[in-house]
Amino acid sequence: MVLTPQRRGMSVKAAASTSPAGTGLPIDLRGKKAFIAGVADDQGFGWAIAKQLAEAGAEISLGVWVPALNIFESNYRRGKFDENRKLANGGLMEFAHIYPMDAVFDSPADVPEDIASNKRYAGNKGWTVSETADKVAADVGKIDILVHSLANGPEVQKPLLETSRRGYLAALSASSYSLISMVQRFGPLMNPGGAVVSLTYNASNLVIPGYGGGMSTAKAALESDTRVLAYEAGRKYHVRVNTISAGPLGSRAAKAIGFIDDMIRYSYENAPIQKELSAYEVGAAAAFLCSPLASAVTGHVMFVDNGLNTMGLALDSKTLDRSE
Ligand SMILES: NC(=O)c1ccc[n+]([C@@H]2O[C@H](COP(=O)([O-])OP(=O)(O)OC[C@H]3O[C@@H](n4cnc5c(N)ncnc54)[C@H](O)[C@@H]3O)[C@@H](O)[C@H]2O)c1
Repeated sequence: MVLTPQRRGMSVKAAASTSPAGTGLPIDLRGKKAFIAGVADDQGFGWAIAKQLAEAGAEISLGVWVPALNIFESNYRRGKFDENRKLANGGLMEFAHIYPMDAVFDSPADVPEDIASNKRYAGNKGWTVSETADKVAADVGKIDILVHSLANGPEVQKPLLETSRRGYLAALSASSYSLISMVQRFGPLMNPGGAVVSLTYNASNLVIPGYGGGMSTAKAALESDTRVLAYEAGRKYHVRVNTISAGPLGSRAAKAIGFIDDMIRYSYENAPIQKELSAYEVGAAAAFLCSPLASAVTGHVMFVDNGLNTMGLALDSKTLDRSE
């Protein structure tokens, strides 16, 4: 039996949208302030999230990995990103502040001498996570949205069986603990009702040969930590913590892993929705998760992958070929 609103005991009027005619159900982030870590060009998820948050009216500040900052700022100044900065209202996305940041170091005492004196770092000051949070507190004040869109695994191309302890721990430090560190330091700056979003990958649950070096473990840790942080930061700061499990995208980081074009083709051939994933689709999902529309959503791993995670059979597998 189909349950019409009347059968469920609801009035038809109550079942209809409560929005005034013509206003729809907008994601309105005007007046909200976002800090996004993990943008160094206009090709990755961090940029796309920034763009969608800006479309919704949020003010955006960035944390850019220290070694990538110079090239990012010079490309930005030279207008290399202008095409992708265009907003629907005709303006260009602006960044309120751009900070150097390295999410592997929590405070100056953690920085080893070889990094401190490295010429890519030495020209910048105050880029550990706690110092960056202090700068954001001084310049921006309270924030509403915290985005973690970064990962790094120096041995990502090595199978787990060949991964060193050092490489494994480096992957976890850069790709998982960095979220904990950011929530520790930025949590106190967040307004109640705020939201934290990170990016994960389904190699946490399923074996994806080629995604090595402990990166699969790092994503599993990130997802588990999302649930625990959702509880702890939910109680302590009244913020929500979610992660988006994204499908394959040909970002700079993904190209460095080496098989991203195969993964994009694989997804196209095998996912329920046959199209290439756009980073902006992930940006839109992040904007939803950061908005009051998702006020009861926390501790959640949200797949934005054209549905690839649901498939248990590779439709393009040679073993399914019955033609002979
Ligand atoms: N591209 C994909 O197919 C894919 C799929 C699922 C999840 N993800 C995840 O999305 C997130 C963003 O990656 P992306 O693919 O958009 O690539 P990207 O290259 O645009 O982003 C990665 C960013 O991490 C930054 N970074 C690296 N080490 C850092 C550090 N120590 N401190 C601060 N920043 C650091 C880099 O500078 C870069 O800006 C990552 O968590 C990644 O694992 C990517």
